[in-house]
Amino acid sequence: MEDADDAESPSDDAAPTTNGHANGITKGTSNGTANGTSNGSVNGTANGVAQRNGATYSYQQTKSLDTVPESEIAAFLEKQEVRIIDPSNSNLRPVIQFSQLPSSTLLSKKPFASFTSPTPIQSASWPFALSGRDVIGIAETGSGKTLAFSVPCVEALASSAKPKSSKNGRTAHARAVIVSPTRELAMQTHAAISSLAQLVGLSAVCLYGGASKDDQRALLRKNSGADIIVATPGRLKDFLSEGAVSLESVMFAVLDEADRMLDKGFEDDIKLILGSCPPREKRQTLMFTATWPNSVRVLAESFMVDPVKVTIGNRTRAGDEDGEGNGTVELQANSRIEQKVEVVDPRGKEQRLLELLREAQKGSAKNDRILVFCLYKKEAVRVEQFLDRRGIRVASIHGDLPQEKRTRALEAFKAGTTSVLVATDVAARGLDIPEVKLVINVTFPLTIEDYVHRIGRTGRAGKLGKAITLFTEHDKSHSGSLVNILRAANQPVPDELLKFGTTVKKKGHDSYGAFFKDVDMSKKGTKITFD
Ligand SMILES: Nc1ncnc2c1ncn2[C@@H]1O[C@H](COP(=O)(O)OP(=O)(O)OP(=O)(O)O)[C@@H](O)[C@H]1O
Repeated sequence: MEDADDAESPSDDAAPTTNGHANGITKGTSNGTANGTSNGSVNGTANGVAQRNGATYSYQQTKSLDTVPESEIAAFLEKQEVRIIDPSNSNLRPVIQFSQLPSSTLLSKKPFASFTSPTPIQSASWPFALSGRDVIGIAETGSGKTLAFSVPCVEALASSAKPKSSKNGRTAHARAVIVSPTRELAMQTHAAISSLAQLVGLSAVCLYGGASKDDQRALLRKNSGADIIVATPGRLKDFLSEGAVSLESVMFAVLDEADRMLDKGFEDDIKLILGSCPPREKRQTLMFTATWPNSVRVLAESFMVDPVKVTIGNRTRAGDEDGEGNGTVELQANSRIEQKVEVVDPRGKEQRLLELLREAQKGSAKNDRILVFCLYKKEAVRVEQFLDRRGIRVASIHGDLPQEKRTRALEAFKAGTTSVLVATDVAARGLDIPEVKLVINVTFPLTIEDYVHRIGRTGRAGKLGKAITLFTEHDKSHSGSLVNILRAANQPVPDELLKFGTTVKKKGHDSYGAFFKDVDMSKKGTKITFD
């Protein structure tokens, strides 16, 4: 069996005990002080002023937010299905409108001019993150999580005194680090945070595998070094070990796609990277994702201090309705995506794919963007060639391609030069490609979480989307978890799928990341076997 292909190679490149809740805000039992301060070793005083690693956070809930009637806040939390578990009982209100944010150097530059209001994850997590609190943010794909962590990150750096030089000889001392599982996602996040950072005169550098180290080293040495580093773990580790980067001054650390970063494939890298930052009491740590399997919860919290958990969507497990449960977050697909599952003969998959593409790109829809997911690199090559020979304008992105080709394929897809992109799971998480109308799964991914992320490449930022999954007998071990996802999103469950069974296998930390695969061209992949 061939290797699956999902993220960058590492070498390449407690839930709080809750005691009740009001209006979606569940209070914890820890001894926190009011108004955005946390307990533990973070120095907190009233009104969201906290000190961590020399940074002063001074989030003040604005008068305009103070005066919003409680009923309006409650209605917002209920409608948007916001749940906040805060061990410090801070009672910070969600920021429903941009105008309710405090004025600051960054926010006065109106970085959100093109948006009408914050998304629910931004509304609910900003007050805590801007107060210096550690935050776990869980919200559906395409719901604006990048800005949810980028704004507090840039704000934290902008409001703290910049060291005279963030460069010390040949070492760039970053003050914020954002870790991403794939190169393309790191680049995308870098572009997003750079535009915010520039507004306040900060710099951001992207470090990822498969590209020239010399060029990246030069960027680190340019100007005053890098305030913010966005990186894939392998390349960041390389720069750390050669002394080109130091994370000793980091005050803000983010794990984007946090469950992926904490699974077996990346766990050691993350321990090393966060271990190179100041201790957790002295830095602020944020973790964001759309999927939060139980298997990573305890590990995540070992890197954080009293994290506030903000969850969007009705993800309460039966028996956990009162917030007294164990912090379980149910897996949920974006509800604006129409999901269709076709049970097919494995031998007929490619032909069916072709029919689906021709159907979807009929008439005025001929240039509609369609993302086709395969599991294996060789499968992606084969499917691309199959479609190309049949006259489909297609490109591909997978771990066997040199980075420039990956980048070019993605750019061509974004620009509309090619309307079909065949991808492995390197493109499953985080990528924000405008107007992807349809996602087709030719081979089911290794985990149900990956399914949620794959289909989440469509239906972003409030838009509708569609996903079609070709399901075969080889995928039957996923039938139970897929049935649950479909039912939770009110999607039809075909009888042929039900025939494969509805049992869901319990996932441990080991099995979640067990299929992590190396996509570094210079390294040999490890064989995996499936049942
Ligand atoms: N307040 C907002 N109003 C409207 N659109 C927004 C807002 N904030 C962000 N967006 C847009 O929503 C899109 C999706 O955002 P983003 O990529 O951050 O999603 P995400 O939640 O990180 O998704 P994923 O789970 O797939 O990584 C982006 O194009 C972004 O510009």
